[in-house]
Amino acid sequence: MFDLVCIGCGATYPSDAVMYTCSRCGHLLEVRYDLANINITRKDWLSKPISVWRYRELLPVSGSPVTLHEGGTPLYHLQRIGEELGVKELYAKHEGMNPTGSFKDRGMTVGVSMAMQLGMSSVACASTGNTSASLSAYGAKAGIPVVVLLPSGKVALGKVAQALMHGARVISIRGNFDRALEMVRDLCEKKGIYLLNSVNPYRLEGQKTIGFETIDQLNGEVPDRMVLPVGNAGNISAVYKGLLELQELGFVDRIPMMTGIQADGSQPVVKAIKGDLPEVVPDLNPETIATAIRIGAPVNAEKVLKAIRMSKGTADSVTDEEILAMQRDLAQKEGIGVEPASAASVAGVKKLIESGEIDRNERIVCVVTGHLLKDPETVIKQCAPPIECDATLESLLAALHL
Ligand SMILES: Cc1ncc(COP(=O)(O)O)c(C=O)c1O
Ligand SMILES: N[C@@H](CCOP(=O)(O)O)C(=O)O
Repeated sequence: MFDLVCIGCGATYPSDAVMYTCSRCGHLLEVRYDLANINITRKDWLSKPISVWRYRELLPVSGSPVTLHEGGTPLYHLQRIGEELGVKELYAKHEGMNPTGSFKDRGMTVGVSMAMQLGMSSVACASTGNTSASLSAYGAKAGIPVVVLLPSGKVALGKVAQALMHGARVISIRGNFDRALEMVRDLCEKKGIYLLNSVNPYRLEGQKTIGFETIDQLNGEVPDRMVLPVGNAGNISAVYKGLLELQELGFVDRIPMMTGIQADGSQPVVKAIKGDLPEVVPDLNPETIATAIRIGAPVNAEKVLKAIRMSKGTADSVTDEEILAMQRDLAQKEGIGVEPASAASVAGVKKLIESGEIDRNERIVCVVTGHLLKDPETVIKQCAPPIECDATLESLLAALHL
């Protein structure tokens, strides 16, 4: 049993309402369960395979889900990078290992399942790339049409390729992501299309399972800190919400310090946290190589400020150079291939350790959000080209200087 509850005024709406914001005050909604009457134990959960659907008692879907087998992503111990930084326990939860290569699949399995449950016949989103790739795949699986709006020229190649190949109607907007999101919200309202950006409270329910899996993979122990790259700010807010639910159920006794990392050229949340502002002031011209987090007006602004402040976490920004250096370090020192936005979380930890803001004794989990292959162009630009040689052993040995 659950309701949709306004995060601003607390107004309650029924679970079958197709809505994203409160009709009284305009704030976002969230899913609220009657946790006192949910009958589950961690032992029950642990007896099932690790995946988003291990946690279905805390998800809104009642029938068979639209699934591509999402979740169950690896939690890697970053031994070399951790040692270099002098941190004993540094982990990366590799969300790039989801079916379409990003954490969005956790949200879309739930969001598209709810679209079907609510009887919706088409779905849409605006996207910096990953949301569109994921929605296109899950829409295809569900057999419903998908419309995606992308900021022209600012979406990594792999993500556009995915949306096109999965058969979405792909529209390239001459404007940035924030404008595309405003447009898709209007489109969905006018045409009765189901909106699957992170204003959708059901989609975020799927994403909160990142936190559930992390606790399970740490054998029930709570990390001191969880570090996530922040763009539209849905993911960090979702993980925090899920962990609060675990606390209310008595499965954990504390909440990690939620830490958000943005790019220097696109850091409205960081400015609000550092400036102790009551709200996030939109950045009108966000810019970064990490196109996934090139977002100036995060729609989940209110939720992310609460998540960071209530958990006594923090936020900071990193330069594009720091992001790319950490992308290379993860690839070459740990064997973990991530896209630039994902490397921001670990780059942020490095910065905060070196500045003394993070204690080296903490157990830290970084969420690395998307796969290396999402943005092959940024990878190729950083690497020396392959060495071409004739098809003879002599030529090969010469090329290898052997
Ligand atoms: C790879 C990647 N990392 C991080 C983010 C940021 O997540 P959020 O918008 O939920 O803050 C996104 C998209 O927004 C993304 O695609
Ligand atoms: N990085 C995102 C931006 C959209 O965020 P959403 O969580 O509101 O869908 C993307 O991949 O498009």
